[in-house]
Parts: sequence; structure tokens; C-alpha cells
Amino acid sequence: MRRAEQAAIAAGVDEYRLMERAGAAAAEIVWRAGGKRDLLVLCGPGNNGGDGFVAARLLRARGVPVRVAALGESRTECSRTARAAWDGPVEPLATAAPATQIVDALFGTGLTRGLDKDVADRLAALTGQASFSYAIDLPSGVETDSGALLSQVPRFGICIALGALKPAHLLYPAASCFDRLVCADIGVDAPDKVHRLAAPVLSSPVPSAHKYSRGLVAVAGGDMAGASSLASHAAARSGAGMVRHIGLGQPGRGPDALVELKGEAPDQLAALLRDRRLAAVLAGPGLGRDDRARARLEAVLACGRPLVLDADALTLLGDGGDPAVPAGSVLTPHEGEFVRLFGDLPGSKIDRAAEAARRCGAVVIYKGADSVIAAPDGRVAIASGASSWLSTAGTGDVLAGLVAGRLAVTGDPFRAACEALWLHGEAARRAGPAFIADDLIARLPAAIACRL
Ligand SMILES: NC(=O)C1=CN([C@@H]2O[C@H](COP(=O)(O)OP(=O)(O)OC[C@H]3O[C@@H](n4cnc5c(N)ncnc54)[C@H](OP(=O)(O)O)[C@@H]3O)[C@@H](O)[C@H]2O)[C@@H](O)CC1
Ligand SMILES: [K+]
Repeated sequence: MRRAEQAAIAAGVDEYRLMERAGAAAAEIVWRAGGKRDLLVLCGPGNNGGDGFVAARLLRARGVPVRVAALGESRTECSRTARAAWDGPVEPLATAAPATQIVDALFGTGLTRGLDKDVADRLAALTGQASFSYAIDLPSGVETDSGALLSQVPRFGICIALGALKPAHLLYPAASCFDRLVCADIGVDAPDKVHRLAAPVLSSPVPSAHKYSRGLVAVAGGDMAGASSLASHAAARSGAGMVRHIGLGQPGRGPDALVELKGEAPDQLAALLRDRRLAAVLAGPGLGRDDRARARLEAVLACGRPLVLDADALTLLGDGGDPAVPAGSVLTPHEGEFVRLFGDLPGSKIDRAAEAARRCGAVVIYKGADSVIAAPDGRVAIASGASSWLSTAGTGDVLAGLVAGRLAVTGDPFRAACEALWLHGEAARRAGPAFIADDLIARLPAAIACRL
């Protein structure tokens, strides 16, 4: 967004006009949400404060009782212009009385360090006393590129992102500092913007479809048959045509539609994975970490089919330095697995996921409350705001199975990762509170149906 703004200004767009648009966009959102309730706008020294002065002026012109409190002088040319156009008084932030509505225009993308404690405390107190609260561009105190909190940040009702989403709008902990996120158009488009995971467009099988053309999946199980059964079952309900669960010979645990195969010895497994019709092979859930598991993973890595690697497969891969995985694979590490695989990479979670994908030539789903999907070619999608009830046993196995299923259906690792993560989140939303992983699988057909 910084680059896009600079490019627009270099191309002749007047910087103050951008501020007027930003302030007008914020004013419109405040007006629609809060109407004529009394309002206090907190303005900082930079352009974020300038946006606040513009919004204050426009809302007052609409009949809203507006007061403005500033943190010192305005230090940019545009913010001084905006302040001069505000014809009301400016109170000091330290003594401003609370209001029913509050707008935080203290700091935006220019924040370089945490707020002074007295300023952070004042912001928290005034926000806590307001019934309606809005943060312009970013809640003051969050670092725009990483989503880190540089000082205490209150929770706002609405965060009004200007022009484009920044990483902090989607990455935690910053993404938990507001209830709703609205992105306002200010007439500047950032071409390489941060992408929120979009709802996928899915399609029903073509009339001539059969089970193999719809995608044949194999799941290589191991010691813990429950985990690989869950993954297999999820793959089976993901739209794939057929799922084979290759276990160690325990009785089948999934539905009868799952094909249970015994492939205990690694060469048996290798032989079963030689089927050229296999459109995706999953290994990791319940695989184990002993020598037999390692040998089974070797068979999977050598099978030449598109792979999804999760859980124990990632732990085993992480033992050997830079992970060597076939091109076109999908890796689904959570935080611990990610660090074991790729080390302590610098930058935000988005930067780290993108670098990991580039290094290993595979699509990486870096899981968490904010999951980042990165492709080796630089594409990135971020999913945040998923149900916190997903933090229960087996949901990772379900996701891995879903990724394998969608990979078999689409043949496109990045698309498969995006579709699977979205469907997983949607199934969780439909399952409500206190669900177990099996309940997610039951919700998958309905989640798919709503995107057909
Ligand atoms: N550019 C554009 O075209 C457009 C930008 N727009 C808007 O501008 C915002 C970015 O504006 P900005 O770059 O002026 O930064 P902003 O967040 O207002 O703060 C910087 C000031 O705060 C200071 N400072 C920093 N940390 C501090 C701290 N902890 N405690 C105290 N002071 C601190 C820092 O000075 P420093 O002390 O670091 O030298 C500097 O003076 C953006 O989010 C959007 O809202 C829109 O109008 C559309 C057009
Ligand atoms: K702000």
C-alpha cells in the first residue's frame, strides 16, 4: 500500500486528495454505524491523524456532535492542512472526556514503536467507555507488517482499512483487536496486496464422471489408525471419487465406502502407490516416527504422485535439514513443525510462509489461528477468523484429508489448499461450539453445497 500510494502521488495524484478520500470513507462508515450519536475523534501527529480531522469535519457537517482530541501538533503537511480545515476546538488527549462513539486516528501504518504508556492507557479507557468504536486504518499500537502489538491495544468494534488490507488486518494478535473489518476504497489499488482467503467456486462432477476421473486418493496410515482413518474419511467427503486407506492391517474404522488395504511392509505400500491413477497421496496423520514410519515415508516420497505431507511426515522430514519434497506437494505444518522444517525465518508469518514455499518448491499451509497458504511462485492467501473450537484433536487430520481430496479433484496444489482450508473453516462454523473432528466431516457436504 505504501508503494501504491507513492506511485499514485508520483503519477500526479494530490496526496491531500487521498487523505480527503480516506477521511470521507471513514466518515461514511461511522455515519452508517453510529448515526448522530456524540463522537470523539483522537488524532495523532501523522497522516492517520489527518484522516481523523477530515472525518471529524465531514461528520460534523452531517450534524453529528463531534469533538476532537489531539496528541500534540500535526507533523505532516497534509495533516496540518486537514487540521486547519477543522473549524472546531482541539482538546488535549490527556483530558478529553469520553463519548458514546470514539474514532482512533492516532497512528496507522507509520507507527514505529509502542505508544507511551499514558497514551495507551488513555486510548484503552476512552475506547472502553464508548459504545461504538472505530480504528482508522489500524488500531493504534499494532505493527502493520507483522501484526505484532507494540503496546497495549484495546478491542475496537470496526477497523476501517484504507485502500487495501495490510498484514496486521489478518495476522494475530492484531487481527483480534477488532470485531469487524471493513476495507474502504480510496482510489488507490495495491497490485501486490495481501489476499484474504476467498470463498471458492466449486463445481459438480461432469455427467461422464466416474470414480477414477473424480480423483483417486491414497492415505498411507501407520501406528495410529484413528488419525489416518479421519483423514481418509475427510478425503472421501471432499468430492474425490475414491479413497484407499493403506494401513497396517487393523480392522477398518471409517465408513464402508473407504477402501481398506493392508500395506504393512514398505515395499507393499510402494507397490500399492504405483497405481498411476492415484491423483493424490497423503502421509503423516498417524504415521508414527519410528524406523518403520520412516521407511513408509520413503516409499511415499518416491511414488511420483502428487503428495500431501502432514503431522508425523513433517516431523520426520524436519530431522534432515532442508526438506526435500517432490515439486507440486502440499505441506501442512503448524508452528512447531514449521520451525523444525524451515528454522527460525525472519519477517511476518506471511514472509515466513512465502520463503518456506519458495525454498522447498511446495505449497505450504502454515497453520494456526491465522493460517497462511503460500505457493512457490509467490501467491499467498491468509485465513483468519476461523472458529477457535477448531483447537481440538483430529481437526488437523481432517484438513490434511481435505487437502488431499481437493488435490485429487483439482490437480492444482495451491487451489486445493485454498479450497480445503475454506471448507474446513466453513464446516467448523456450521458445527458450532464443542464439536469433535468427526462432526466436521459430517458438515463437509453442506459446506461444499454452499459453493456450488
Ligand atoms: N501516505 C498516504 O498517501 C496516505 C496515508 N493515509 C493515512 O496515513 C497513515 C500513515 O501516515 P503516516 O505515515 O504519517 O504515519 P502515522 O501512522 O500517522 O504516524 C506517524 C507519526 O507518528 C510518529 N510516531 C510513530 N510511532 C509513534 C509512537 N509510538 N508514539 C508517538 N509518535 C509516534 C511518527 O514520528 P516519529 O516519531 O516516528 O518520527 C510520525 O510523526 C495511514 O495509516 C493512513 O491512515 C491516508 O491519508 C491515505 C493517504
Ligand atoms: K488508528
